[in-house]
Amino acid sequence: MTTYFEGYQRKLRLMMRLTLRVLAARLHAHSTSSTSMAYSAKIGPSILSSDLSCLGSECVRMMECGADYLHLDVMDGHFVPNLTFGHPMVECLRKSVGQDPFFDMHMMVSRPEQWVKPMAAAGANQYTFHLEATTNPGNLIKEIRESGMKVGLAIKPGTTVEELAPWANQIDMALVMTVEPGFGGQKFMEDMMPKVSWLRSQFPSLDIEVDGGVGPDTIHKCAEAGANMIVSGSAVIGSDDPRSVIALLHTVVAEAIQKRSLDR
Ligand SMILES: O=C(CO)[C@H](O)[C@H](O)COP(=O)(O)O
Ligand SMILES: [Fe+2]
Repeated sequence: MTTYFEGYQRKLRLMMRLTLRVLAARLHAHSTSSTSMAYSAKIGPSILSSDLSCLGSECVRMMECGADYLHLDVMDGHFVPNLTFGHPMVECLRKSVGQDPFFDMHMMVSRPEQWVKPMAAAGANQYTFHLEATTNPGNLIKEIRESGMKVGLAIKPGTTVEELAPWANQIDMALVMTVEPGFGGQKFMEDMMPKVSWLRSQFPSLDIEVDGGVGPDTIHKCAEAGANMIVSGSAVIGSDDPRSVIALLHTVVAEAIQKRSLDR
């Protein structure tokens, strides 16, 4: 016959086992969710705003000032109404700055398929094409990967984030443009931030980049929304103290990432 005391002990043991199980499940969920939040703050100056006659030394200067990567804007005068440079310049730049700096190619071109192999051969690390510029994003993603580069997918302000979503699990980085592509020094479009927030909520470990009008005055909005890769052209290059600007952008984004991980 079970005494009242034995019954009480059994119930207590059962409750303790249940509590331990719940705690273990929570710990597991926390550890897996922390690892899925693997992205970090990275600042990539856009060298479009620099003195293009000294591109090599400008790139070296940016890396010495704390840049995490370099954002190189390729424009073909067709997809956007401006013209910059192509793979021959990237090849020279790679020779000049060495293997270390990560080249994020922002391909504002009408036929992104055409430049995948030449850019890979020139030393590009990431190939970011515009969703609006291709009819077959899946094939292009495959070609970029086969060429040994990381894949970035960009959307112009008029393109919805739902159009990008089907590809998000196949890419390394999503670029939400915060100006109409084509020119540096334009005004930041704050109304693009819901796109960033939505992407962050749906794809917690994806690298999300913002590009256009980002600097000390606008970085808080980008960081709060969930962007972690920050392109900044005129605000960094045009500053007397680019090191401090890069450090500030980095700190704001890193703090937002940390806050988000604690809130989860
Ligand atoms: O892609 C771009 C323009 O199409 C540039 O990367 C961008 O404009 C950066 O310059 P800024 O920070 O001065 O706006
Ligand atoms: Fe860009």
